[in-house]
Amino acid sequence: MKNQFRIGLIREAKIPQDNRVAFTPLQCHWIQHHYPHVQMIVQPSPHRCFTDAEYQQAGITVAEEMESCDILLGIKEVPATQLIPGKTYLFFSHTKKKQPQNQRMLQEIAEKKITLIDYECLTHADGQRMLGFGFFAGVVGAHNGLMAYGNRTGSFQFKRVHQSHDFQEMIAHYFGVMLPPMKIAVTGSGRVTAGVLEIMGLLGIKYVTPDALIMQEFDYPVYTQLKAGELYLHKTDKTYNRLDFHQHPENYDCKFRPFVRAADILINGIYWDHRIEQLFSWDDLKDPLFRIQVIADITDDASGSIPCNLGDATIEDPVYGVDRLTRARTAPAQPQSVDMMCVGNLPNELPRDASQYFGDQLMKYVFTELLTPTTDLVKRATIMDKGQLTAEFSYLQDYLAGA
Ligand SMILES: NC(=O)c1ccc[n+]([C@@H]2O[C@H](COP(=O)([O-])OP(=O)(O)OC[C@H]3O[C@@H](n4cnc5c(N)ncnc54)[C@H](O)[C@@H]3O)[C@@H](O)[C@H]2O)c1
Repeated sequence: MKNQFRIGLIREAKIPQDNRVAFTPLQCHWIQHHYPHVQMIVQPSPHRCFTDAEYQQAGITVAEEMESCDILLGIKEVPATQLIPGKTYLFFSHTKKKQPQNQRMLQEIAEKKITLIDYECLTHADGQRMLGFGFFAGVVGAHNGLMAYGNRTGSFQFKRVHQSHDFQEMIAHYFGVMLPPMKIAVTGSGRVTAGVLEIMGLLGIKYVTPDALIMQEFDYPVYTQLKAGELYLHKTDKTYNRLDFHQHPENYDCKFRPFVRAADILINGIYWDHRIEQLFSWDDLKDPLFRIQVIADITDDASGSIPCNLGDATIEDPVYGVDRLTRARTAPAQPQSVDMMCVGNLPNELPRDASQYFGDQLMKYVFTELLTPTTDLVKRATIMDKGQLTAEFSYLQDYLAGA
């Protein structure tokens, strides 16, 4: 280990500018205190959810110059022109699936002999991702889904999340809210769903089994959780095997259909890819007994697990309607429509907490590995090493070459 190790928190420059950051002022302070040979340097930003002054008050250097840093931490892709030659960067590069919009950036990374470590590729031994913003996507998505239901039915009102300073302030507004009887189906089992369940708990919404949600009515609000094991069944042997499902989801049928006639709200947090059967079909939406009035599609793939996801709404205006018969986009709260809450950057509504959560995970699983000469964990997540694709990512060669 060298004497002074400098970590730079770069300004988010991709437009629109992201307001999240890898470490909060308090976390930076903690790092400098516990690792005296580490210095944190923060590039000034008018968009970050923590102000430059907050970092300065925590004793952290705020400086434009990032050249002296050993590693640079961002969140979103770095515009090609702003990449500093020879540096080591960590951010979500969105290049591992050969995303066309980031091809030029990867070429610039190669030309500038940069080392790129992608947060998304930092995984535990079983392949589970170490880092993500899913928890607060779940928190915000569940809140917004319930808010849409309250607005639609006129039965209760929620404040917008981004009007609160942080999570603590947001949940303070739950005090005194009287929720009507309603049945909520929550799907998934990862970070997003953990965030959704946090909101269910904070609002005192009671858990019931999947069967009870289908078979019974309640005079208080209830939810059930449908993990992949409750949602999918092998087409032939009618069982669920997690590993086999992950490898061959096309061999599984989806069992969600009874819930379209039972639930008032669907909060969707599953992992999905195009081989996995949709939760229901457009034909189900035409069913006169289709009961779901609001879908908070946190998974959020256009025409993905939810057929009537017609694309992203925005944080400013997060809900639109979809006519169940004509499939047309409508204003929210129309009798013939289902209301859709589909927003792709939900954690940005609660950026201070989302950043702290991210920094906690980064600290817990990755930080010390970044200070030592390359470890296996970091190697596996390194897409480019001093401008050369690593063996693990050599399949990106044609993409890098411009194909
Ligand atoms: N709308 C938003 O702002 C937002 C923000 C974050 C995440 N998301 C999306 O929400 C979804 C869930 O995210 P998460 O953070 O909960 O993910 P996660 O990685 O925490 O959990 C994913 C879950 O899916 C399972 N899984 C993993 N690989 C799988 C495979 N190949 N096939 C089937 N299941 C698999 C895992 O066992 C895990 O339980 C993702 O599609 C993600 O892109 C949306």
